[in-house]
Amino acid sequence: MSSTIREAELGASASKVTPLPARAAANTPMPQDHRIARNPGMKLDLGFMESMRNVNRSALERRVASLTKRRSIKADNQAAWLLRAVACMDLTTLNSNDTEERVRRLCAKAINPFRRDIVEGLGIADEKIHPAAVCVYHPFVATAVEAVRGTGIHVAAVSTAFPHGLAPLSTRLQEIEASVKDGADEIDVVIPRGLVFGAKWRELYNEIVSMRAACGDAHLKVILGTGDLATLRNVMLASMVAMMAGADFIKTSTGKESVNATLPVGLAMVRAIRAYFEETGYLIGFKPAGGISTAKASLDWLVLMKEELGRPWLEPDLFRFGASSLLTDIERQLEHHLTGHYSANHRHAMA
Ligand SMILES: O=C[C@H](O)COP(=O)(O)O
Repeated sequence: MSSTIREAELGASASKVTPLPARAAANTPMPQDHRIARNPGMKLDLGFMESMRNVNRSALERRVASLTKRRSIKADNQAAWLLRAVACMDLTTLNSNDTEERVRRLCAKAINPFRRDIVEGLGIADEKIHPAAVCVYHPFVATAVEAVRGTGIHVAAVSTAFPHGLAPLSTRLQEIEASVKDGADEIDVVIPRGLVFGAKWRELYNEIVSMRAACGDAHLKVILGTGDLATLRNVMLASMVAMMAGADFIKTSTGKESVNATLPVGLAMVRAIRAYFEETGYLIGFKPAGGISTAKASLDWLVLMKEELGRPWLEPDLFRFGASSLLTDIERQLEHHLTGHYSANHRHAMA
């Protein structure tokens, strides 16, 4: 399988650039060809947020059901989409028993994600397909940076008292600065969910603005902890505050809530991304994370992104999976693809 086949299947190329409009008109089509200008954020606009308050859960659920039912990935193209899922992955270890050795093994897996026979069978030896980043706790940043040096793989750190964000702001900012100093070029921060419950939007906005400043050149992913937020309205409003405060990505979950990434909640967030683009002209990335562990689930998410936001959101600068075990299932399915032994379920799911 060649890159050409992959690109043809995924849709028009997103790699070449045209400048974004300074400010897009409402209902502007999402760009299909773009340069990622970093989101500078904007003033907290409570009036604009007010317009986002009405979220229709059943409409979102219907849309998700129709997208996943009528998915049009043909069997021959399954491998291409699965490789795209790998390229858009933050390969993660966030466990209480993480060690430097475990992080080195994770990095080795990121550098060589597939067994040699799979690489040769798919004809991708020259393509250097690997996860976009590894994602670790702060104490392991330096180890990960050393392990992936020269590979193009980013190092993301979950800083700010992950997973709950319940430490003084000064402590959380120091953790970001320490992660950046150790070489992390992506920082995944969590919001204190209580600020959402109390509708303390200004305080949440100010906190994220300080986090963005502490990141410097490192990209900022803001984790909302959507499973904790109780309503889709809260999810929409928190998404909007994070983007207004300068988030490069908004991310669903820590993987530690009782409910993690779900498609209807993800759809609400991508609609918020669309609304922010229409208001500002800036493109924000999206990272569903937590509980995404099957190849089939990864395809559902990719289809959602392509249908709702378009081709640029199949690129790692605008889309990531946060996942600890997804790569294992994708590898298994690619192996089955080569041997022609897809499980009946999987074949059905991908038909
Ligand atoms: O941010 C990433 C998540 O913590 C990963 O969650 P997972 O272990 O359920 O894949």
